Amino acid sequence: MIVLGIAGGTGSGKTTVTGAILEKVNAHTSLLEQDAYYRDMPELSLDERAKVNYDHPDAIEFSLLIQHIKTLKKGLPIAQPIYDFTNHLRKKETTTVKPARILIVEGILIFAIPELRELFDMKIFVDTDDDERLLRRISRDMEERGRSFESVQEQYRKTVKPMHLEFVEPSKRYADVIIPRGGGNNVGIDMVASRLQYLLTL
Ligand SMILES: Nc1ncnc2c1ncn2[C@@H]1O[C@H](COP(=O)(O)OP(=O)(O)O)[C@@H](O)[C@H]1O
Ligand SMILES: Nc1ccn([C@@H]2O[C@H](COP(=O)(O)O)[C@@H](O)[C@H]2O)c(=O)n1
Repeated sequence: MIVLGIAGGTGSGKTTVTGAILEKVNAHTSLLEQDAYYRDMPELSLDERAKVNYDHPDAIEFSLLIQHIKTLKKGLPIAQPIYDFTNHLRKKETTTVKPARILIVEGILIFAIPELRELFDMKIFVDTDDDERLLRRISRDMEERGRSFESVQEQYRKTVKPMHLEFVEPSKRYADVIIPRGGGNNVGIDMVASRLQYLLTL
């Protein structure tokens, strides 16, 4: 199994790049999203959950993500959690992810965790300007994650930006390939897809 890590700041285009690679690679591929592994905090009220720092590594159950990658590498399926961003909670249901020739793992902090980092055969960092990422995030969070403009603004200032500078941006140094701009970068996406096709022939 080839394990590909795709990191980058929030709104950088990780999901879009992942989709573009999946379309180009002619092989069965599985996907694990770091976003699915946010810790469940049902003991907190909705207001308290809305104030949690979701951009610090402690907010994510990385031990479970690491365990799931290792299980898939052994050829066994895993039950990936499903996260509800509107209520900041895990759902009761899970998604079964089966092993495949290629495993893509996507998330803002996946290169910031040494034990996780060493599981990747190829590391891609999607590098998009901060202003563009913020504009995308405002639209995405208001349209898809049930957020108000004021809440996105406050969260960005209090936690998203400082954690990006402390954890996400420095993790770029561990990437093998940096894809500027994200989804629209067809040359970068083609190069990654070609490399994957080549690795599949070995
Ligand atoms: N190249 C692009 N141009 C315009 N909008 C984009 C582009 N890439 C992504 N988006 C939009 O920006 C938002 C965030 O993109 P996404 O791929 O989900 O980023 P990430 O997974 O890094 O948070 C989505 O609504 C997506 O449709
Ligand atoms: N309850 C939550 C959990 C996470 N977030 C934000 O999600 C961002 C990461 O997701 P991307 O798809 O943008 O990579 C991260 O920056 C968290 O702030 C949230 O808002 N609420």
